[in-house]
This record gives sequence, C-alpha cells and structure tokens, in this order.
Amino acid sequence: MALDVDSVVVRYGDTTAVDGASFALDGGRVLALLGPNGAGKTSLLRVCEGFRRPDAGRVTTLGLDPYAARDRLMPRVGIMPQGGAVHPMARAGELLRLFASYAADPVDPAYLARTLELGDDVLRRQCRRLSGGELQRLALALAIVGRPELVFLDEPTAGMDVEARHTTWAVIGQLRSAGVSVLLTTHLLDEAERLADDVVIVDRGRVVAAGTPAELTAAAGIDRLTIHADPGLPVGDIAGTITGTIAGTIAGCVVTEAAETPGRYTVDSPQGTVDAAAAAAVLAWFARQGAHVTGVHSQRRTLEDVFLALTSRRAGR
Ligand SMILES: Nc1ncnc2c1ncn2[C@@H]1O[C@H](COP(=O)(O)OP(=O)(O)OP(=O)(O)O)[C@@H](O)[C@H]1O
Repeated sequence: MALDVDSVVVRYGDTTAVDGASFALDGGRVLALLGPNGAGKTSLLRVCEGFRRPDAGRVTTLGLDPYAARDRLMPRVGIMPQGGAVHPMARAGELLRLFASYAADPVDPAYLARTLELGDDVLRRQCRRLSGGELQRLALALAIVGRPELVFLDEPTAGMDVEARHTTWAVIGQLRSAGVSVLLTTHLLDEAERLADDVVIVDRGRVVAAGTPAELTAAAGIDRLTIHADPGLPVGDIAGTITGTIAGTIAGCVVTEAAETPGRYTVDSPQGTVDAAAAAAVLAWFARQGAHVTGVHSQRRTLEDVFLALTSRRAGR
C-alpha cells in the first residue's frame, strides 16, 4: 500500500479542516481527491507529504510516518504543490537540472522538458516570467524528475489550456503504467473520471464517498431513460398495467412526465440502473398506448452528478 490515511484530523485554531478522514491508495494506482473549496484536500495532502503532523489519527506513506521520517521519504516522493510554488527568480531550466541533480537516478531533464512541451525559450526564462500553464508544467516536471514511487499533485491542471491538460493526462497515464502511485486533487470531475482508478470525495473535512468512478456512479442509481412522446399519457399507472414476468423488471421504476416539458417522460430506478428489460417493457407500454414516440435517450449519471448530490455545493444547503 502506498498510502494509508486513518482517522486523520487537522485543525487550524478553531477550524477543523480535516475531520476524521480515512482512505488508502494502493501501489500503482491513481487516486483523485475531490471536494469543494475548503473541503480539506490540501490539508490532507500536507499531512500525507509529512509537512504537518495530524492533530489526531495516523498517516503511513510508503510504509513510513511521513512527519517523523521526512528525510527518508523525500527522495521517494514527488510533490507538485498548488499553484506551482517555485522560486520566482530562478530560471526554469536551471531548476529542472538542479532537481535532477538531487536524484540518484533522474529522468533526463531534456527528455522530460520535451515530453511536457517546455521549449528552450521557456527553460531559459525566470519562473516569474512563465505563464500559469508553463509554471504548472514545470512544477510537474520538478515533481517527477527524480523517478518517485509516489506523486502528490495538487490541482495539476489548474490554469492549463486544453492541449497542456491532455499532455499532463498522458504523463499521469505513463506514471501509472510505470507503477508509480499518484494522489491528485482536482476540481475537474471529467479529469477524475478519466484518470482515476479510485475517487475519494471529501466535504467539510469528512470522506463522504469512496470507490472507483464506476462504483460511485452505479451506486447513485443511474442510467436514466428519457422518452419523448405525446403529452399526457397516463404513466402513473404503468406498473399496474404491466403483468406477467415482465412486471418484475420494472418494479420500482418511476415514470414521470416533466411538468415544464410536456411529452418528455423520464424513467428512473431508485434501486439501481434502468436495465434493458425494464426499458423494453416501458417502451412496449408506450406502443400499446398507440403513442407516437419521437425520441429515446439513455443517460449515464456522471461523477459530477454524484459529487453535486453529496457535497455542500448542492443548491439550498
Ligand atoms: N494555514 C491555515 N490556517 C488557517 N486555516 C486554514 C489554513 N489552511 C487551510 N485552512 C482552512 O482549512 C479549511 C480546509 O482548507 P484546505 O486548503 O485544506 O481545503 P481544500 O479542499 O484544499 O480547498 P481548495 O479546493 O480551495 O484548495 C478551509 O476552511 C481553510 O480556510
């Protein structure tokens, strides 16, 4: 196991930033820590990196207490802090070569710069003269040039354009293929869905959900079916009119017509997904009504739907 976070509490004065969070990162996997602003993600990273001792609970990073054994841990981990945090007067290329010189078996800095599309003009510039996206790519290069076993990336693609984001995703994919464990935070849920093997959602310092992206979206009861047909069909009675073996397949499905869009019917299953048999049964019912069906659309709920449902961003909270 690369990382084990057990009932961790982090306080700043009266503020409890992390309130008993537990999760684990297995070796060679990518874990995305998601949560609204102020949820406690950076505070969790800081205790995992050994910059801060938790106020309660325990963290084990690569088998070590990261605070007590920071000196032993540092050569084995890579850290990309939020916002890049590099010395403003240093030249990008010098920093990259310096970080490489600290490592026993570094990646060739020139190769890494090419991979991250940091051209010679960028490498010659002082960090204060880099764009936000260039700074982020440099910070990523600094984090991985020493071939770490475990990498912490705090919002790695914040401020990057689409192309740089794709380059970064490719690099994270390569790290994973090479067996490197990655813990990243992000506000981009499509990024988490695309990159992460495991997702942990935190809100107000607590873990509110954890699992693979597929588990999280499946557990939310998804795969909504939308049917467009004549308005005003008596859908409230569907379950009562479907008999025989097929009745069981739609038991629990709720079919509703959208008040704001007459003729748009949604089929939801509180127990789980609306499976193909249930969808077929509902469509057969529409056919029996002589309904003119103009569209059928099935939609998988995304991680974003799950996130919004679980966190304090939800409207009205
Ligand atoms: N050094 C500090 N002193 C006092 N309060 C702090 C400190 N660092 C963080 N906090 C507070 O702790 C809480 C958690 O902050 P943290 O930065 O860990 O959240 P986050 O999930 O990383 O947020 P973001 O997504 O905005 O980066 C917030 O309420 C924040 O204001």
